[in-house]
Amino acid sequence: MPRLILLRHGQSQWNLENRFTGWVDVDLTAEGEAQARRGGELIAEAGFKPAVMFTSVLTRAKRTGAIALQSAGLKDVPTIEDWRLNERHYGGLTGLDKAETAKLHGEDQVKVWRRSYDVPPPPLAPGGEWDFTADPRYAGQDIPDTESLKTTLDRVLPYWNSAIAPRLEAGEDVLIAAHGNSLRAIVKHLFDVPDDKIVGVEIPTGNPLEIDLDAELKPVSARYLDAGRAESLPAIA
Ligand SMILES: O=C(O)[C@@H](CO)OP(=O)(O)O
Repeated sequence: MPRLILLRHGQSQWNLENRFTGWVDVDLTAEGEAQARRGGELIAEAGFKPAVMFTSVLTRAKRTGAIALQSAGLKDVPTIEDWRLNERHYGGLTGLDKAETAKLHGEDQVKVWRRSYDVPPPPLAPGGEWDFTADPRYAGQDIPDTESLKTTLDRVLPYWNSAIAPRLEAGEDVLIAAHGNSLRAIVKHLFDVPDDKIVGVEIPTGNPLEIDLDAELKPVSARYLDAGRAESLPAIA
């Protein structure tokens, strides 16, 4: 039975500063590094030995995965990076303070932008500080200027199907070190979460989420390895 572990990056500098981050390449805080190390210890305690780690092209996810593997005694596990595991693109909200944005637009509107399934934030204006079109990591790619969770899933799912699922179907265990919303997209797909219920799914930083899968890659059981920092999980059908 293949095992999958989803690991959201540890606390980032902008998690701490409460700013909309998306594709901005901020690093981990010292607390985030400690969360990643603790995540690795829990992975080792669970006896989890992934054949491969998938991660995004963003530093906070790559470093979290590397720190966790190192502290699990698994530093030789091969790593595959792809931008399709990036955090959802926060469009015109990128870089803004979340609390100030809520004062300006109202808590309800900000919750819709942050957690609804298919309402994207306003698009990012071209040419500004957070325009990623010239970033060599995205050369030749048709990159978005904003994303809802739905459009995030639209780019995560083909990557899941072509790169990740085949490894699990071959019976390998897999670690994915990524982001709150790229992982929510994978959880929505795996647990078949209805569009109006995904708003309630939160993934804590640095807390490995173990999902045991059957041969059809349907979840059989799931648990956060750090039970003290767990959030509720969707029901298993
Ligand atoms: O700012 C972001 O990119 C994300 C993740 O930290 O925030 P949110 O909690 O709004 O999805």
